[in-house]
Amino acid sequence: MKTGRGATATTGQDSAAGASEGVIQPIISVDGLKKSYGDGDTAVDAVKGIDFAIRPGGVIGILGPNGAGKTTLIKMILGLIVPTEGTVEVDGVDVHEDTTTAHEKMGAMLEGARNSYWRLSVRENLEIFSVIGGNDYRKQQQRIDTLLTQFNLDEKADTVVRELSRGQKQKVSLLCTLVRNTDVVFLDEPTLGLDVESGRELQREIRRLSEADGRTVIILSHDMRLIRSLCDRVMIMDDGEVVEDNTVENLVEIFDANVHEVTVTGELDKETEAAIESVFTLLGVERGEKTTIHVELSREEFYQFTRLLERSGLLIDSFDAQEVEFDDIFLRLTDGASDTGRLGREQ
Ligand SMILES: Nc1ncnc2c1ncn2[C@@H]1O[C@H](COP(=O)(O)OP(=O)(O)OP(=O)(O)O)[C@@H](O)[C@H]1O
Repeated sequence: MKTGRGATATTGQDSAAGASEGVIQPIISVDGLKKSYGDGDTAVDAVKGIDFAIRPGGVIGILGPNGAGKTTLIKMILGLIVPTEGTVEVDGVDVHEDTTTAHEKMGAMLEGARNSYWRLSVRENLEIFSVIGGNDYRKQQQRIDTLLTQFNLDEKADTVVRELSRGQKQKVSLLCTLVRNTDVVFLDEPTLGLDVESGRELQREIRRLSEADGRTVIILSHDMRLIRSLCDRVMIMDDGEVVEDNTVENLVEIFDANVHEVTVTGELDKETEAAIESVFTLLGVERGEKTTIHVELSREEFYQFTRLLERSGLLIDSFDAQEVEFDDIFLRLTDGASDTGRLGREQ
């Protein structure tokens, strides 16, 4: 489903147009970005022409079902994949013209715990990545110690990474990204494999990075709770396009206000159901002793809907705005609604 509500984020993160008008220069500008893999009949259009701008600071979540194009988009921003069309600038630097300078501004933890050196100790890894980030590692010892303590790795500081558990390796990988102190940090499924306490610690650290240090953190995740609790702005991708770009609060508000559960006495015949479906977004019908209709209605449509029910001889028993979970919203926006019970259309 394409909602047409794209690029309406208002809390410190604007669409490409908004940010270019503003005083603050975007830290990331993506312009007409496309990527096709292969050519001819077998070509896959993984990213189909995306534009957006991200202001410095803030935490942005990128969501989407498998194959939506998230990794391709992020790798193009990082300069790891050459776009078929379009440009990416990071802090005013064209990523594909001056990749070295752009890399100095970005840190990324992609695809799990693969970026650390497994034969070196945890501390040595952090020192190396600190140096890669252009820091003098001797001056970074306090920061390194703080990160090790925060993530409960202080006792493992001198252990070689190879001998750590999977979750601990994930933490080292994460710390190697954070210790570089880059302006922009990309984290791909950062909580995967972390225990509850480390997951919370990671959330605190991400908040600190964004609020105290003014860094921009971009998270790719299927973890809706993480996205909901951390992100100022969320971009939802589907089939190579951004289908929604908004704040989590706005998304919940829009859907909360619109989705209704209407219970009626009387039989909802197929003709009336078809009439409802032709005018409104009918999400589902539950038939039992009474009939419950799940329907999306704006304020204006509310009265039109009740009149249609009256004309069909149906008496409204109760009328409730449905509470919408963030993952329901995600499924609706990515055509996944039929997979859910509550918001799903009847099969
Ligand atoms: N190297 C490649 N060659 C050909 N097709 C590719 C390649 N990499 C990705 N694709 C295709 O491009 C589309 C987008 O893939 P991408 O990995 O960007 O999606 P994603 O949103 O990151 O998915 P996931 O959540 O599963 O990681 C998919 O259809 C995928 O099959």
